[in-house]
Amino acid sequence: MISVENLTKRYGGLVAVDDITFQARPGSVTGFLGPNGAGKSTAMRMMTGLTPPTSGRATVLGRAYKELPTPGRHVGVMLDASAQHPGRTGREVLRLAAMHLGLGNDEVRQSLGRVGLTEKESARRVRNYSLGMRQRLGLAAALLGRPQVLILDEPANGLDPQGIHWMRGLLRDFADAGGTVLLSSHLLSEVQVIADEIVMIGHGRIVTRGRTSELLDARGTRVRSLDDARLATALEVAGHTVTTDRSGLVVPAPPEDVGRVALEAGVVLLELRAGGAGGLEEMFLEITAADAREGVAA
Ligand SMILES: Nc1ncnc2c1ncn2[C@@H]1O[C@H](COP(=O)(O)OP(=O)(O)OP(=O)(O)O)[C@@H](O)[C@H]1O
Repeated sequence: MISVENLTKRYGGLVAVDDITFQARPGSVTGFLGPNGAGKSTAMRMMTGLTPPTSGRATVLGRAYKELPTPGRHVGVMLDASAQHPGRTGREVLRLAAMHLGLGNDEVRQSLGRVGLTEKESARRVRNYSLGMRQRLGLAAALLGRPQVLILDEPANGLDPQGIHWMRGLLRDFADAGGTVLLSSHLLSEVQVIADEIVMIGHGRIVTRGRTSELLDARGTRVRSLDDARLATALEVAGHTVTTDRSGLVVPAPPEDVGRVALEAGVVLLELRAGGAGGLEEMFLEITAADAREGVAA
């Protein structure tokens, strides 16, 4: 469990993080979203004891990060995958981290295996790593102490589609085994798939949060069928407003309601998708429009 209470950070006149409160729970992946400069990294740095808060507090497993005995055995942290020493090999980076945690070479080998870095790759110097390999190494370091909590800043950065698929599985398994995952990301479609809970921030403040499925349901449903005209009529008779566009119908109702109407009307569905009136990406753009820099989505 990560608990953030009224957390605030000021840098002179700038309020980087402004009174945020939320929890990331065991068994869940929580996505932390916001445009550039919204305050995600600053908040994560406060959660992990790297930046002192101006006010408020953050606890991990009931204690301030710095008060945890051997934090790496409880909390896996990856804030900046490119911060590793470029002159060391991947294996050396992990061996040093393992020494700090009182772990041996077996754990290093297992951790490398968990993130899919080969023996040969782990013998190369970090300066020669691709961004994706650095992310895998950072994740290996975060997982080394077999923690119950993961705090990851942009973990999907630099990963190819296969890598993103792999990471999604890894984090899902971690949460399903009772772990707590907090990850920040700009890859909204990725977050939509992986995160059970969403916390969106803009200008340091929480602009929306909740279960991903509920946030998406509230965005309406996109539906496509073998007979859209008949389905639209049935939906309107059932009291729904229907908008038609090139890729089907959009209905401001949850998928379950739309599916029932289709079933009763005997219309074959080809697609039924929550967040139809624009998924997480559109919600993010709308809510944070005032915070985004011109021409930059996130
Ligand atoms: N050490 C610092 N001194 C002064 N201002 C800072 C410092 N660290 C961060 N800031 C400012 O705080 C605000 C939040 O920055 P932060 O890096 O937390 O945002 P972010 O949401 O992680 O952005 P990004 O997605 O670009 O990484 C920004 O305006 C940034 O310039």
